[in-house]
Amino acid sequence: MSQLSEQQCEACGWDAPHVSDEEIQAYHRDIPEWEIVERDGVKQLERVFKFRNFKQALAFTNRVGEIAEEVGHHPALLTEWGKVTVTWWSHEMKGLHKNDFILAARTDEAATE
Ligand SMILES: C[C@H](O)[C@H](O)[C@H]1CNC2=NC(N)=NC(=O)C2=N1
Repeated sequence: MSQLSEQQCEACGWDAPHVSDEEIQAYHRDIPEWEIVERDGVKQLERVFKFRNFKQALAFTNRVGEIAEEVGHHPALLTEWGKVTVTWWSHEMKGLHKNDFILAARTDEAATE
C-alpha cells in the first residue's frame, strides 16, 4: 500500500492551491503508472486499467465509484470491454489538487482487489 493512498483528502473549492510542479513530481513517484495529461489547459491524471472482460471492468468501475463517493470527489470513468480509463482532476479549481493524487493511489489499490 502506498503512503499516499492512506493520506486524508482535504476540502477543495475553486480557491484551493494547485500543486506546484515540484509537488507533482514528488507525488507522481508514488503513482508512476499515471500519466499527467493536459486538456484545455487543465492538468489531469489518467490511467488505463486492463481486465479480462466487461464484467470485471464494470466491477472495478463500481469500486472506484465507491472510493469517490466516500470523499465527494469524482473521476471521469470510461468503461469498455476489458478496460477502464480513469481520469482524476479537481473540476472546481480546474487543475490538480493533492486529493487527485491520493485518489489515484487508492484507485491503484482497487485494481488489485
Ligand atoms: C458540490 C460538490 O461537492 C462538487 O461539485 C464536487 C463534486 N465532485 C467533484 N469531483 C472532482 N473531481 N472535482 C470537483 O471539483 C468536484 N466537486
